[in-house]
Amino acid sequence: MTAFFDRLSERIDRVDSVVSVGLDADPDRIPDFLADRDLPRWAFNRRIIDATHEHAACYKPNAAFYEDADGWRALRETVAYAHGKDVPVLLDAKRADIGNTSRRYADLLDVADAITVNPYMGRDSLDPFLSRADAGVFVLCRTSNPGGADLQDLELAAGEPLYRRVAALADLWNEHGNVGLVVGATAPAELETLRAEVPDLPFLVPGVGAQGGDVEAAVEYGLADGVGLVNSSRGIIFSGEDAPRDDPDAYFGAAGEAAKRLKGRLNRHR
Ligand SMILES: O=c1ccn([C@@H]2O[C@H](COP(=O)(O)O)[C@@H](O)[C@H]2O)c(=O)[nH]1
Repeated sequence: MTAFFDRLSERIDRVDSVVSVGLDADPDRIPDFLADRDLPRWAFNRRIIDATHEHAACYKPNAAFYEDADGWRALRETVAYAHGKDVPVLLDAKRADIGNTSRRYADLLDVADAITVNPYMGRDSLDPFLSRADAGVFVLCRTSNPGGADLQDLELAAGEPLYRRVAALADLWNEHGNVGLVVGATAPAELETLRAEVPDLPFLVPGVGAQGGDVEAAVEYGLADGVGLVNSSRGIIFSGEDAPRDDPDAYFGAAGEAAKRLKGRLNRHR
């Protein structure tokens, strides 16, 4: 099977886009006109995918919005539909545990093409993911949230911040060419440092849109040889909330426009 980053690279070229559309289908924000459907989150994602796939390099559902019985069904339908449109799916699950448990978590890669993982428990906790040579494994490195600095910026004895050590380790762990890093657009200086440190690792850069991150830095430093992803979730999928409540086409049309607009903004800096 073709390696994840080769598939992603082909997709980026085909749609001329590095946009990752975040499918954070928050049940509290699914519009009323879909509420009575079987699996409203799936009905919602299907319309979002219809509206955005021409601009999407990837879809990134966050597992937090699917961790219940109906949610997992909705997620599986969503992934199958995205694949039907030839768009890879990155599950933002931030997993890892002792090896025996991680082996089961890595089964998520039977569903999605790539996953985010938490490096805090070290190499053996990531092995079951890293050994899936066909799948993408994005290691949390310098996250976009305000508290990202609390631990990740801590300096080790040699004065090196922890996030840089994580990046160096992830580079070592990249034996199958399937590793990327998660680096937030809200940390542009760290993005620049990391790009110099690990020039070959593609980044998933969340935090543009609702979190107000730096779009230019996201593109300038997020891509390795043209490959990488810049994610927006709420800023795309809920952009139709100002549309008339009884007009589904306007609602989802707004999501399509938001994805297209982000693609245009990113492409100006590629
Ligand atoms: O550092 C990180 C890691 C993951 N995320 C996730 O990305 C999306 C961002 O959503 P927006 O609506 O575009 O803010 C969401 O799923 C986060 O959990 C992140 O933001 N930062």
